Order: sequence, then C-alpha cells, then structure tokens
Amino acid sequence: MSTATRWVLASGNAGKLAEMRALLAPLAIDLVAQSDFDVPEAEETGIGFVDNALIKARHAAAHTGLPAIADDSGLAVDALDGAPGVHSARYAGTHGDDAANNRLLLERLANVVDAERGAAFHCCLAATRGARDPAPFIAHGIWRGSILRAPRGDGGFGYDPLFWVAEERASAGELAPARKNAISHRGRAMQRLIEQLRADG
Ligand SMILES: O=c1nc[nH]c2c1ncn2[C@H]1C[C@H](O)[C@@H](COP(=O)(O)OP(=O)(O)OP(=O)(O)O)O1
Ligand SMILES: [Mg+2]
Repeated sequence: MSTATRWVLASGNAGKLAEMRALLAPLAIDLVAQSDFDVPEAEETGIGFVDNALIKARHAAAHTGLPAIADDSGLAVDALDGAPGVHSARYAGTHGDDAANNRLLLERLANVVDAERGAAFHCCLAATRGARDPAPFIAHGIWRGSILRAPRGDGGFGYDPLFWVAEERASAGELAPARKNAISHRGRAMQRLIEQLRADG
C-alpha cells in the first residue's frame, strides 16, 4: 500500500500543471489534477495573488476532500503600474487567450522605450491541508525581466515569448522547461513551499 499523500493540483492551466508536476517531483506525494474531479472554475475575486491562490486551493479542497496546492500568478509591467497583474489571464477580455493578451500587451507598450520595459512575473502558491485549514502554507516567487517588441520562441505558455531574460540571452519561451523551472517565479516559489512542507508537513 502506498503511504504517499494525495494532493490535488488546483489549476486548469495545462502549462502551469506541467511545470508544477515537474517541480513537485522530488516530494513523495501523489498528485492528481482537479480536472479528474470535475472541479468547477473558482471565482478569482481577490485583490492580490495571495488571496486568489488561497481561494483556488480552498475551493479545490472543498470539492475533492483532498489537500490542495494552487498557483496564482501573473505579469506585472513597470510602465503599466503593475498591470496586467492579477488580471493577466483575462487582460484582453477572454480568459486564457494568450495570443490576444500578448498582442494587447505589445500594443500598450508600443511607445515605451527599451530602458523602461521592465517587468516581473509573480507566482504565489498556496497549500492547504483541507478546505478549512486555518494555517495554509504560502510561498511567493518573483522573476524579473523585460518585455520584447515581438515574440521569441514557442516554449512555455502565456506571456513567455515576450519575456526577455537578459542573463540567459533568451526569452522565457526559448528556455528549456527544466531551465525555466530552475530560475522562474514558479520555480522559486515552489522551492520555498517545499521547504515549508518538509519542515512542517
Ligand atoms: O510562467 C509563466 N509564463 C508565462 N505566463 C505566465 C506564467 N505564469 C503566469 N503567467 C500568466 C498566464 C496567465 O495569463 C496568468 C495566470 O493567471 P492565473 O489565474 O494564475 O492562471 P489560469 O487562470 O491560467 O489558471 P488557474 O487559475 O486555473 O490556475 O499569468
Ligand atoms: Mg485563473
């Protein structure tokens, strides 16, 4: 009999799920996708990434009866005062339309010079042992880069083809998946979450 704990990964985003699965591989936990339980989409009504991650984790735990890990993430662009931020997934109006979101971002930055195109990906992870866990684990990671004038690479998901990582001389869409996970906002947040789970889990 397996002694591994089952956790539900509370995300409907296939790109995120693949990254989270790879990042959680070192832990002896049995991960199931929330789609296996027909969990309906949670309403992301929070003001910040932390609120939304917690809403999604509690929602999935309530529907499955399992402990849950959720990710709320997004792109905060300096020249746009942190937009699209928590609205990243629906920036252009349709939830999850990456191509439209990327086009709108390029449009909004059309007149912004190279030196002012800085941006940061944020990732907040929430792990809750149950829907009413009074002390869930929270971890945050930030990845700084800048916004290109045209997409590069077809790896990753979301805004990756527009996110230039100077140290790598590559866009996030050009990085190998393992390299992205080693340095990304999600990778950093997951390292921090795993430390907490190991210490208290
Ligand atoms: O590594 C990344 N590389 C590129 N883009 C990224 C990344 N990480 C987040 N993003 C973008 C995608 C989406 O536009 C938004 C997340 O929105 P967010 O609500 O957290 O996720 P979602 O609605 O796609 O799936 P779900 O809420 O079911 O987890 O930020
Ligand atoms: Mg979402």
